[in-house]
Amino acid sequence: MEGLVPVRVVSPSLYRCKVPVSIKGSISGFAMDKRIKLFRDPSKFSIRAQQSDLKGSLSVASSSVQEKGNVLRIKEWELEMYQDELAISQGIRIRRKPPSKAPLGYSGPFELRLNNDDADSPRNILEEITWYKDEEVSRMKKLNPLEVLKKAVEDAPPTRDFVGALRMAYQRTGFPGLIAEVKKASPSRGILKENFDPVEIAQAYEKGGAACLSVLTDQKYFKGGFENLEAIRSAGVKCPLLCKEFVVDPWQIYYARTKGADAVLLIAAILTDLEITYLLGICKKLGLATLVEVHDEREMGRVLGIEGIELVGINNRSLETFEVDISNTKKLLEGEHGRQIREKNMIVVGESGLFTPDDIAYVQAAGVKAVLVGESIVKQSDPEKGIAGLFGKNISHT
Ligand SMILES: O=C(O)c1ccccc1NCC(=O)[C@H](O)[C@H](O)COP(=O)(O)O
Repeated sequence: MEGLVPVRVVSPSLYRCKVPVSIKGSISGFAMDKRIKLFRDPSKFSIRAQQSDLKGSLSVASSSVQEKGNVLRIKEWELEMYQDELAISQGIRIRRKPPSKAPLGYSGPFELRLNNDDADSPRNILEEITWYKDEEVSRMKKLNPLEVLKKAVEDAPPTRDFVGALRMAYQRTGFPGLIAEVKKASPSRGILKENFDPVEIAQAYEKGGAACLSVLTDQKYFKGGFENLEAIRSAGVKCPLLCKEFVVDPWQIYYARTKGADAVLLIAAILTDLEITYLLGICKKLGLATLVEVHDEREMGRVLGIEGIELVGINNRSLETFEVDISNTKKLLEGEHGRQIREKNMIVVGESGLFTPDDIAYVQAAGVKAVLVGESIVKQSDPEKGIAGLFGKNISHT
């Protein structure tokens, strides 16, 4: 095996990086400690690998070198090895896979080894959800291949203007635009509503003056589903819809688009800057808005360094400890970060733990132009009235 070898890249997001490589097919062994350069080609991604890069523990079955499958293949799990290092350098504490599922022969950077205690248990709920998503997406991809989704997206109706709806609501009411959350349950609060009818709730929110809706699509932890998103859209609800998911793979964005989403959530605590940039590009291509969520100063700093973000959410809930503190919104909007947000004319969404008109006034004074609210309104027997109670005023169109 010599010279240039064509490669199909499964995750092209890291095309500019040096990536580890392993060889599949009839070639055995791993080049775990080898790094080879990945170059971008206008039509496809290819890899330039020299024989010298591939020596060491590798043995090559020469008879099968020409076989179709006998090319260098970069698989996602191999890229993740590099991704872990990137994540740690950006202060990301959430590991994307259990340590035992890390690439063979790879024990990870020092910080990762230091903390994993050799145990395959997630350190917190966000990590647990993230690991679960990884498996769930692999399963769902088999049932709905990306190529099929891409075709479906071509025929999908146009998306609605999520950001525009929030700006208009702010102008119309003088209050932060409301993203009302259709959520049956959550890991921190358990079941919020027993007789949960997503379409009925969505319609009530719309009547109550919500600018946009957030629909939980995670089944396991929130008792939501993509079928809820689809049903709300098909029922004729006009509010733009946010797909509230834990996105770890571009496939999820295509899937959300085919199910009627107008916007998707990206969580900075689980995604590197490069991934956010890459996923933002896909959203843009598909006409989707993106709500990029942060919880601390470091994540806010990272997100402000990424071009093209219009909507940034400040979650008052720590997704690691469940602690909720609405002063987090104020804290993150003070000083240099607040100045940059105003300069860039970004919309900040205050998320979680908002229950009263005083809470709304507090985050509005801190600088938010939108709020994302679930528990306090979904729990009401009449969610439409719940919205008026939350704002201390009827904000419906009538
Ligand atoms: O709500 C949880 O328990 C939770 C746990 C782990 C990850 C995410 C979680 N919630 C997502 C949210 O942040 C909220 O659904 C959203 O901001 C609305 O919050 P609230 O108004 O407090 O229901």
